[in-house]
Amino acid sequence: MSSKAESTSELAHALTAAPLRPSLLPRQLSEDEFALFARVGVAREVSQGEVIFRRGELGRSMFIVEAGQVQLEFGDGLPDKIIGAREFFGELVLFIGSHTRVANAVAFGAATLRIVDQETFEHLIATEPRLLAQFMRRSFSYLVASEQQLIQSLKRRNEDLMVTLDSLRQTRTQLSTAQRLVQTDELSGLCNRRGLYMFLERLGEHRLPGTVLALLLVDLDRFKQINDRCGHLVGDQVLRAIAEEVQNAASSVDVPCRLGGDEFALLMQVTGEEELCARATQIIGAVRALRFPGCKEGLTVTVSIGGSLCGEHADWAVWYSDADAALYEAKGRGGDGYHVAVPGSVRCVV
Ligand SMILES: Nc1nc2c(ncn2[C@@H]2O[C@H](COP(=O)(O)OP(=O)(O)OP(=O)(O)O)[C@@H](O)[C@H]2O)c(=O)[nH]1
Repeated sequence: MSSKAESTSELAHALTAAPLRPSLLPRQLSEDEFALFARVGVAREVSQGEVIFRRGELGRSMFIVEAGQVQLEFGDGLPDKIIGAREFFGELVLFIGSHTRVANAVAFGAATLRIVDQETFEHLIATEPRLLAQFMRRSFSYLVASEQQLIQSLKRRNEDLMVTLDSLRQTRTQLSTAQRLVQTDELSGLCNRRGLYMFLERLGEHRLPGTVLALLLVDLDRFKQINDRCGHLVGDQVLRAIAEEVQNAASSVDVPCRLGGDEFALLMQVTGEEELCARATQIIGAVRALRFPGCKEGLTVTVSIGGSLCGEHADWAVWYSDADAALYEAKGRGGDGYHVAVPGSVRCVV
């Protein structure tokens, strides 16, 4: 057997031999190993903050810390490591040849290093196989342990991220629930005044081509009497039933809302005055047909409706004022009917 082959088989044997003495720190060299590397390694003095190598650089040598400390900075949120006296770093390059550094190595105070390059290391394998095997086993155990630690810490980070993501999702759901609640009338489930105003702010996004905006204001007739005669609970039922009929008259792009008390509004996109009147007629007919068994004396309800076609260049205040004026007309005629205002004038349609 050649001397190289002998040393290789000796190395292989030593690699499978008895475990390392547990008293040594994972990266700490035994006295024999340290003496060996100190003898063959090239000395280098570094001062505080001096960069020994950078992440991404191609590595060529392993380093042994003779005195002082070196900080390894892995970045990406991974914890830094401090390498102290009689410990080593940058060894992977000697085991796998061409290897890019995965950390920055920076002197943590003044330090003395010994540098062992590939050629020297191969020479040591041939001449000191037993010590080298011991060193390599130490390194491999350390690398495997680090790898497992890294996997654990990534798992933990992943779990933390999932928890954070979950709570963000929950917050988003809570926020949208809260937002929906603030915009919704509790009694009727329709949009409230705030919801309508928020819709008006984004009106442009919802406009259908070939339509005009129109507004119906729907107001219960003599609602105070209904409350007085049948009680507030029946009064609430009446409000819910009216809300349902206003909702039924709305298309998917329209906004039915309860503005407050017994006043409802339906902001619509219609083809013109004819459709506006048809919707008003639908609500009036449906409300007339409502029955409320909760009121023993029997109860029929009616509504008055004021409608307006909304001028594109006017705003909510003008649209509302036109529809309100029409509603006033409808009430003045005794209720249970509707009037429509076209921009600039109010006229009776029924
Ligand atoms: N049951 C019930 N009553 C309400 C609610 N909000 C407001 N009201 C009552 O609605 C009534 C509205 O009275 P008015 O504004 O005088 O209107 P009206 O009696 O319908 O008179 P006209 O509109 O002129 O026909 C008041 O008596 C309020 O107390 C509610 O949420 N539930």
